[in-house]
Amino acid sequence: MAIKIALAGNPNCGKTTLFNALTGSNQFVGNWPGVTVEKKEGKLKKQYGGNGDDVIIMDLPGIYSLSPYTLEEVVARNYLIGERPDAILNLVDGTNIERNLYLSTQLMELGIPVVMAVNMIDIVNKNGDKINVAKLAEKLGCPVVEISALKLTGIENATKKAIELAQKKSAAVAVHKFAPEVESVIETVEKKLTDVPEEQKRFFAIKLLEKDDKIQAQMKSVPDVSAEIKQLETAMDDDTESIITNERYTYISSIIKECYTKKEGQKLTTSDKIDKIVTNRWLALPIFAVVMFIVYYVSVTTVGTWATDWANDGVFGDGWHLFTIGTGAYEEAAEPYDDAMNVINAFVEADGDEALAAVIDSESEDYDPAAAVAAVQEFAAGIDASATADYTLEDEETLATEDVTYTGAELAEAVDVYAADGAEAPDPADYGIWVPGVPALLESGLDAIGCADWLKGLILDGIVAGVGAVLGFVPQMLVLFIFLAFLESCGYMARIAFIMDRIFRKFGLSGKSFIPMLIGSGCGVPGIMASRTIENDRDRKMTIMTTTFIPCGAKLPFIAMVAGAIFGGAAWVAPSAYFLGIAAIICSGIILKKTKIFEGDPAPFVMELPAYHWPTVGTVLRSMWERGWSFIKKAGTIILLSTIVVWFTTYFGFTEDGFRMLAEDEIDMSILGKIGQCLAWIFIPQGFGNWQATVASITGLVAKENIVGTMGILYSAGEGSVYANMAAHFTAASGYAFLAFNLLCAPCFAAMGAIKREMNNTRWFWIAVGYQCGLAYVVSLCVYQIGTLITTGAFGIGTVVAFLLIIGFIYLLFRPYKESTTLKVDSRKVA
Ligand SMILES: Nc1nc2c(ncn2[C@@H]2O[C@H](COP(=O)(O)OP(=O)(O)OP(=O)(O)O)[C@@H](O)[C@H]2O)c(=O)[nH]1
Ligand SMILES: [Mg+2]
Repeated sequence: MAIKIALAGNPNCGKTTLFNALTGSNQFVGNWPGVTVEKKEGKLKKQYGGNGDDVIIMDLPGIYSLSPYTLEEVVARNYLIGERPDAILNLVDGTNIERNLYLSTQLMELGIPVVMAVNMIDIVNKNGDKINVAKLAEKLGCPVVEISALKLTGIENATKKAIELAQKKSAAVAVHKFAPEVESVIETVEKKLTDVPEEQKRFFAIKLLEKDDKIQAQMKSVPDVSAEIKQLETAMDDDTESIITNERYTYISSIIKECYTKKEGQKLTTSDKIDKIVTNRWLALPIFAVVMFIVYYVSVTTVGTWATDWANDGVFGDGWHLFTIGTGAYEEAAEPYDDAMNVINAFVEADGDEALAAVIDSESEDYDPAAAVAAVQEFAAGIDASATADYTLEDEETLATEDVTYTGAELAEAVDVYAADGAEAPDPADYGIWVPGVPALLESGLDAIGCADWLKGLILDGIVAGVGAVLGFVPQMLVLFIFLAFLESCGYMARIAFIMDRIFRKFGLSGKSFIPMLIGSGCGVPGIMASRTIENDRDRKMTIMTTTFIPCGAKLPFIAMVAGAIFGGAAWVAPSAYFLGIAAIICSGIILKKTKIFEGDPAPFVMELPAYHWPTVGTVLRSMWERGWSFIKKAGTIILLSTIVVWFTTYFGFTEDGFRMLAEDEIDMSILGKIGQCLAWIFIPQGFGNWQATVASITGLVAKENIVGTMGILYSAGEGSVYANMAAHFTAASGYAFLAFNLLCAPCFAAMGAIKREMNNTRWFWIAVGYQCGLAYVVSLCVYQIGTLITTGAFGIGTVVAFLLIIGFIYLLFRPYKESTTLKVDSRKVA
């Protein structure tokens, strides 16, 4: 049978880092306590002593002690007690050894072989502190090794020892002894434990004395130990739990003096200095706002746009110049030609000569450039230099129009340019190495093999337009993920939770609620799972309900799309979505906390702030890639499937002559169009009561990336680009209302599944989803109505409703809150 080795230790001591190294997995690592909330299993790599399937490593959530308070601590303890691994590799944070040993003294009592690995030895050495491992091993009665999980030093030694002990099955025997009167009571209780194996007796005896009811529930028979508890409590004038906690600390301080020497005369560490500024009462929030603004600004507006433009217009558009060599020269040549064409078209249109128009139509099948030049020269010769022609210019991207008047003199110049270019638009391939875009390549390929029209439509208008629109945002997303990975692994995220605690506390939420939200800015599913670290059940439920308000990575493409298409790429849109999410969370916190179901004090916030450290490039890139890859995988599966369904239901429908494929200008008769039209009235108060936006919101429930894919298909029909068509369908107010609705409404199916799992209750699941959709509906209604009032001055019933809703909202926010006068603090947790 395979040997099971569990990694146990305090939160943030590096268990997952070690787990990844030992098994080659890619589990998420972050620099704050409570990253791992579920146990994970992996096979030990050969180089560390594994051999195929014979050694299994378990990564567990971090725990401070074997008395669990939160869900993820229960996971770890149940595994250790219930499933009993063959050995425990107890990871200890070398920079915080005294506190970490508290758990170690308990692990030693479980009767399972224990090897202690003092981790972060690289930092200990850098700080100049000294740990005497030999002495520590002797005092604790178990092998102790020094390792650095990050730098990969000493880890094969640790696994070798653990495997050895597991094979020998030599259980750790706690060598530490408490005060004699405590020991004698423990001994009496041990004698009463008849059906417990010898090596586990001490653990169960102590747990019984500590009145741990969860353990009692797991025992076959529970002896009555109230007399012993009473005896100990009277003798030492304290409750048994505190007595035992004290005994452990007394023991730890007795050994720590001999085993650990801190370097003399240490002043403030760099971390402390940074924290003085970053967590400063006045500076903390502005700094946080600036950091988040930069993150979103860079990922969506600057680097991100550049990369996304390349992906959208190049890879999934016409094509691009390799290394952009030649782009400048091409544009210089293309621009005068386009201008010349505009002038010539203006005069030809004004003249109304259809035969001439046909001759210069470069798209026609029998186009002859030489004939076109001759015809245009002849035409221009008959036009006076002072003649004028009116023309309407249309911007290809935005469809914005501009009226201009050209003169005959300009026409003469234009004809020269036209003749010089040989009546043909400059070919980008002449200016550099031109790489055609995917649609262009596919189109010529499909034409060559004589592909059926409907299949060509499916591939080009369905799959490439939909999946391509989504994949086009991958570069942008990777930039965002690099930033998040960096902030997470350097330690700043932990500070944010600390900063936000000061604010959240005022609204009855704990700062711990903020961690799920930060994780949620990558993906909502782990964000919702991270709520397990919140011990108070009401706070946990409330956090689950509100976490997905934060824009996750999948909502980013859609935010960028709205910003680009409707707001001309304005820089404020993306950060504003982030702050809208936070505002929704805070307001929900305040409002819900004042309702009967959620009232009560927030749980005290205890979280240590880990020291800052530079993350390795590998960690950041790995984390970026993990998240990015899951996005790409989704594009290849769920989104691919959805785009096919959306394409089919868009281009097929029932017409007067039965069910058939539709032309581009008929898609309002499509199946999807009909469904959208049936439901679109719902969003009339929000200003986007058109079927396209309605359908996009619905497909967004499958996966938020779908919104972009669906818009890509629905708005690519007809003239102009997708962005241009969107711009024509939305005003600023309705565009932002659309953004707000899809940002706040129920998340994707995967996240709804996570809500269902974590709530573990159908009624609560519906409360959560209902609340999210309701809030989204109200907020987007107010955005549209008030936005329209401001931009156009239009006032109607909708505006009145919006004002009433806002008044109601303000009332809910500010109605008095019965603050309880007693603060229930669990002293064990704070200690
Ligand atoms: N310098 C240094 N940093 C380390 C070492 N081991 C882990 N870290 C860092 O410590 C932080 C926490 O690592 P994790 O592996 O997530 O810790 P964990 O024990 O799994 O934490 P929880 O899942 O919250 O219990 C990360 O930022 C790691 O990069 C080490 O040996 N040296
Ligand atoms: Mg972990």
